[in-house]
Amino acid sequence: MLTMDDIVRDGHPSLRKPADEVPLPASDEDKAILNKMLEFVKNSQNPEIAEKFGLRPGIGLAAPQINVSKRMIAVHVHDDKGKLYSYALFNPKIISHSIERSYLPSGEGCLSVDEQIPGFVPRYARITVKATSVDGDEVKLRLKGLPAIVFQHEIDHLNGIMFYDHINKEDPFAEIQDASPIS
Ligand SMILES: O=CN(O)C[C@@H](CC1CCCC1)C(=O)N1NCCC[C@H]1C(=O)Nc1ccccn1
Ligand code: NI
Repeated sequence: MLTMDDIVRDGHPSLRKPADEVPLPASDEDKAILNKMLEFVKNSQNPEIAEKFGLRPGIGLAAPQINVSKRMIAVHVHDDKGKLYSYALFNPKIISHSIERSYLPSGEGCLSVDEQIPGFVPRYARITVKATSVDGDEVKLRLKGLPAIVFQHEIDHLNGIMFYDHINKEDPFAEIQDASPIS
């Protein structure tokens, strides 16, 4: 199973390298890695397992964070209505997005960043994502709220972008145009 020892930290080159498309159909190795990533995110949300293995809770993970420069992400998160979004995806792509933006009022963190970096991270309020599931199915997801935020954070990782790159350097908590906070 993946643990925090497998997660590279800020400064590691793989976090700033654009990740490579995964050739489809995916190899057994790539499928195994992606399944391990989803397992990690689920484990990190299980108090007993997280405690036992010292896992920092996460709601998403991108392959560059485990030093695999491939376009693979895992997400396991509930929206504000309690709907579960649990996905292990190859080559996710944002194919459209709202003009309206949103952000987490508490800011964002990252399992690859050990210190807190305060500030609002502007995201699109709604996105449409196309990807291929770990089982090889084409998926098209229309996302809003926290799931939309998580997917944007993870897809940023595939492009070598860190959450704090989006924070206003002059005023980290400056009002964001056309934005609403996610409850
Ligand atoms: O690339 C992937 N990562 O770096 C794991 C990150 C991904 C999230 C950060 C903001 C959006 C996606 C992660 O899950 N965290 N970051 C470190 C702190 C803990 C945790 C977190 O934000 N948890 C959370 C947030 C809102 C509601 C419930 N839980
Ligand atoms: Ni992250």
